[in-house]
Amino acid sequence: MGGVRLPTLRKPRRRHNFQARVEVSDAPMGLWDRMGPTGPGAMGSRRGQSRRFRHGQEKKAGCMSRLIIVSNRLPMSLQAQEDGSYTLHQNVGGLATAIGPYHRSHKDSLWIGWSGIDPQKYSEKELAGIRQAYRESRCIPIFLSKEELNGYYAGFSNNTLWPLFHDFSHEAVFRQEDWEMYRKVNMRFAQVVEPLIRKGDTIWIQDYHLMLLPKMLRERYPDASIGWFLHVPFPSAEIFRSLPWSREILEGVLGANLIGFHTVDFSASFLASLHRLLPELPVNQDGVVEMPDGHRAAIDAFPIGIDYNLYRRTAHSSLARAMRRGIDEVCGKSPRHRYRTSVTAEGVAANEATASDANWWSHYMKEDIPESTLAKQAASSVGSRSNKVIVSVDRLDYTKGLPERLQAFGRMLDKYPEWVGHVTYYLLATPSREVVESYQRLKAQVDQLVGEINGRYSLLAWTPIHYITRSLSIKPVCGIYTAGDVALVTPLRDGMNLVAKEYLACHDGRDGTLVLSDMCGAADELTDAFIVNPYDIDMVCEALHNALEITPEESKRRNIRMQARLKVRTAANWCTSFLDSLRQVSAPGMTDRRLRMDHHNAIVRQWDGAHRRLVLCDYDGTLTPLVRRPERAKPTQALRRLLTQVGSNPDVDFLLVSGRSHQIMQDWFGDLSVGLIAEHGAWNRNLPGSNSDEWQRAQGLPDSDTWQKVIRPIMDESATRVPNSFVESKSDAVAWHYRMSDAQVAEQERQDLLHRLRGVVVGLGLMIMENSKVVEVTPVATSKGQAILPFVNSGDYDFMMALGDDETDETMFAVMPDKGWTIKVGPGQTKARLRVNDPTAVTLLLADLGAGVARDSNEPVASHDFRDDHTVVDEAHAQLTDDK
Ligand SMILES: O=P(O)(O)OC[C@H]1O[C@H](O[C@H]2O[C@H](CO)[C@@H](O)[C@H](O)[C@H]2O)[C@H](O)[C@@H](O)[C@@H]1O
Repeated sequence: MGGVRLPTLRKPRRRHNFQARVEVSDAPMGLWDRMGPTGPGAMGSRRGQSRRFRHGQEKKAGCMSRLIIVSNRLPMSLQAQEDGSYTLHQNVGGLATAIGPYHRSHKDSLWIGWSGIDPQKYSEKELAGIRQAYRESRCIPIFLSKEELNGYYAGFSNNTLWPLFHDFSHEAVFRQEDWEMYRKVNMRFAQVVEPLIRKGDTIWIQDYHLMLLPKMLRERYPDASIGWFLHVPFPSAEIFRSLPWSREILEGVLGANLIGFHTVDFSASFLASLHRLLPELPVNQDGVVEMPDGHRAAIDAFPIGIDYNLYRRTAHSSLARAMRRGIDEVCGKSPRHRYRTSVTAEGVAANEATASDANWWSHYMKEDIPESTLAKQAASSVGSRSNKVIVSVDRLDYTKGLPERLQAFGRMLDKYPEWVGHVTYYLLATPSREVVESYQRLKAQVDQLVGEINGRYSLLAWTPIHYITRSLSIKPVCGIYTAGDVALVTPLRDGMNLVAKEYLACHDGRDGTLVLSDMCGAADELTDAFIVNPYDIDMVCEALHNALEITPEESKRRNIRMQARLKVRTAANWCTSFLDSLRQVSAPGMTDRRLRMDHHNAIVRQWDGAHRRLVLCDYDGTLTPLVRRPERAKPTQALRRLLTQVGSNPDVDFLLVSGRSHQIMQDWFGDLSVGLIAEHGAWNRNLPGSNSDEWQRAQGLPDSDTWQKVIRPIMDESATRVPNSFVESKSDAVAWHYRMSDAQVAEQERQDLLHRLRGVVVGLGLMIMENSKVVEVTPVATSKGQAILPFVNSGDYDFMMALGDDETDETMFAVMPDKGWTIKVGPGQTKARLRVNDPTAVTLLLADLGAGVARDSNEPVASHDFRDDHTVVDEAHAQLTDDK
């Protein structure tokens, strides 16, 4: 990824001097203007200010909640250039890639983390310059000494927690000094974060390096909204409790309001550890821990995704394509042409050189090494078998299962010699933690295995394994992915494993076959891969052989649904889901019946297995956030695409069930393949079983002109009395809206209006409905529940789901059968089984279901990026604080 050049950040002739930059780069920082100095001593100087913020001086600023991200590493590193200047480069690690785009696009977010810089090498003045440089990207660097890094990072994080959490207890080192340093450095982080916190901020702490930080912040900010996410597995209670400081670690994490893992299994392991180690803590039926200080800690799974479009785009870059062509040629997949190919650290340069004899490959093998048995076997099948490429991309880490994988590959060549000469394995293994002895041992073992296999099976013009131990940038990596007929992703333990997802994203033609370990989070989602136990060498060997033999049709069939889901479950949507849930669990009453990942998975599973599906979905407040002016709640293009995708499948009946007028429903949704129920059931169009395209008015309704003559003047009176309130007329309803009015004035008038209306509605066959900042009069016979009843009772569906946010939607929940899913959006009493925070969660759920039916439609699924919609949600939150 390219660096962000800082024009003001020039390296002076003298050592490092950032003075000039500080002077000219004092750009306005918006919400973060008050960001202060960090590092030792910073807290003392900022503490007074932090207190002032807490005691009411916080900026109202639309009250948009600010986000403070805290992670071990910052998403950007400072790099010296040859010309003496410095640039800030985005890091390419999973975390920077996942949250970086969110951070960059949300000006109200701030990122705090270790800079990677040794403070001893710089003067105070220089460090101030570095801070300023980071400040431009809303980052606050923390400087750690060698001693701190040794104990906290290399020691406790990487030598204790890392192996333990990956079920490698035998590699784990338990040292009191490391633990103490870990605690001390977590405290250092707390001291940097604390002074920046203002009321209403959200703090999102990342990963196993900072497990004590949530509690440290909670002690000082009892009302803060704190989230913590673990990017690696959480081990079983049996393994976890072997850690001498396991209770302190659990208590540290429990300072958060939301504790997130990649999978439901990891959250279950965490809960099991809680029961075992802290049995005194009550966990309620919603899986929420009631903490003695009064805050609640919810536990849930949020499977991380990738930036799907980035990988898809990069796979088509010229560099990636050249890499692929080069690999194809080297592996004999392009027999008519020969490319001169060289792989460099930067990538690959491939030039079409000489057109070669199509039989070049077979001649070479037949004639030059006739006495080799292997060569004979290989040569005999040349021409009848097309050549294949296997790829894998990993950090050289003992959790990745490289030796086991190599053994499986070697066994396959042994057992199925027809592959000799016909399959080439591109093994990219980037060295990591090279100073740690276990990593050195692993490197030696992998080197040896590669050497043994290459030595044993190589032919003159064929080498079984191309072993690359350099760090390649994203373009050549995508070239390798696209060249791979099969990706071999077999970690012994992994939190998620993004390589599996990146590989599939690069194969948008739906070819490419994945052999995937069932010991990583990705296996929960990528269920159409060849799933293997990575310790079972025979199983991996067979899966690899089968994956190489797969027909294009079978490969495509397996990939369609996985690809579709990857497009929906992106890194951006992962961020939004986590933050949305954090907002939900931090609000009073919102944890009750919260829709967790296990519910989500059950809904998806039932949807995938169903033959006919019915979705009954309210509009305002459910699919789109409530806004001040009704006409501004128009659906976005992304939402219209989503409704089209879900609704156009022949096995899905999607009904929009709204209180909106049928004219508006026609304008906004008339061209989509969804059924429409308007004005709380008084009107409908395009319902299942109907053979007319016309709007239908419900039977037996009183004459609207007659009763509106009575009701409208009563409501108009209220609109006249209350500034900024207004009356909305529909064909069979009239509504008085007061969202934009002064709350007290509106409330008095509301009481008065209700009183006046009660006197007349009964005689006219009408009723009063109270809704979100609206009083509405409709015919008695109409309700959403009545309108959906024929479909709910039809017996036609083996999947039913109703979603809504207000009182009128409760009538739908009331008639839904027990086996149906009912989901309430937002706070308040409800008959629904489950609750989500806001429309974001609904759109994400529907997008996931839409991806599930992609298989049936056989059409590529449109990529869903709801970020625009989420911005609207943020704005709506800002507008509607305490306003619902
Ligand atoms: O059944 P729904 O689809 O939820 O529609 C219910 C009412 O929605 C509209 O009013 C509500 O949304 C407005 C826009 O966000 C907001 O300004 C208003 O305060 C809400 O009550 C619509 O104007 C009504 O006619 C619908 O009955």
